[in-house]
Amino acid sequence: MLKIEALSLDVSNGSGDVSILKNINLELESGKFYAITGPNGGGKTSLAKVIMGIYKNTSGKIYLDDTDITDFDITQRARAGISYAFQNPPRFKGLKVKDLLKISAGEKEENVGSVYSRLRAVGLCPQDYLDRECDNSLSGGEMKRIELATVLSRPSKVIIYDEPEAGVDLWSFEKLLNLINKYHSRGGVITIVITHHEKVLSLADEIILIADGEVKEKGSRDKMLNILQDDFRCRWQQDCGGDENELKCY
Ligand SMILES: Nc1ncnc2c1ncn2[C@@H]1O[C@H](COP(=O)(O)OP(=O)(O)OP(=O)(O)O)[C@@H](O)[C@H]1O
Repeated sequence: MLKIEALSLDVSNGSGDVSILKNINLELESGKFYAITGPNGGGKTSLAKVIMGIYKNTSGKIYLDDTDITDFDITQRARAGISYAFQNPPRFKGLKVKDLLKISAGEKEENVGSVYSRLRAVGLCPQDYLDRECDNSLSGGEMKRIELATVLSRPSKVIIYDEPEAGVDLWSFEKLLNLINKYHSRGGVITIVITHHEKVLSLADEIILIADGEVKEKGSRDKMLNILQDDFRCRWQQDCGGDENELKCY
């Protein structure tokens, strides 16, 4: 279980502190598939980065299977079994794709067979990519796929995928989503997908709506899909000057 207790995140923006996450409380169970959704700027990626240890929370606690990991750094959290696939994967100039895959799988020796199969699984031809550098010469969608291959190559207790749909063509996204789901179906992992995509929402056991740095609603997929429809329709109407009193709006 991943337990998040009274978590908050404040950041300094030059003219003072801004509250990005406010009193987040979540209990995420092993074996369940969670989708986190909500409007742009709501705090989804910030929450993922706090869980991964990229941002240090201002207050609150994080527990993984009863171990308090609040003070763990990124490396310790990765060793504890938390993986994060970035919304915009970082580039590593000078590092070849095959070396990134080898390092992420913790392989000491080069295992060409496993590198080949991991690249094929994300729809990339190994011979075209093995010796490419993980720099800006790779397109956004190519880098997302390579990152997915690295994340799926190691055992994890928690995997956070941050907008896996971003920059990936529709047909390929369907395949990548199948891959994410297949990995999840092996059991024992908490899958968290930050998404704006209906197809991902339809796969989730539970959906969490985050807006304005707060968990506004959470619950089963069916309950949440109705709430989300109202929420986004309401936002749209507000933006366009419609009557926001008609629908529930966060
Ligand atoms: N380091 C930072 N300094 C200042 N503001 C930040 C920082 N990181 C995030 N924010 C702000 O916090 C808010 C939440 O950002 P976050 O990226 O978590 O949103 P999100 O829900 O993931 O949005 P999106 O759906 O657009 O990806 C935004 O208003 C963002 O500008």
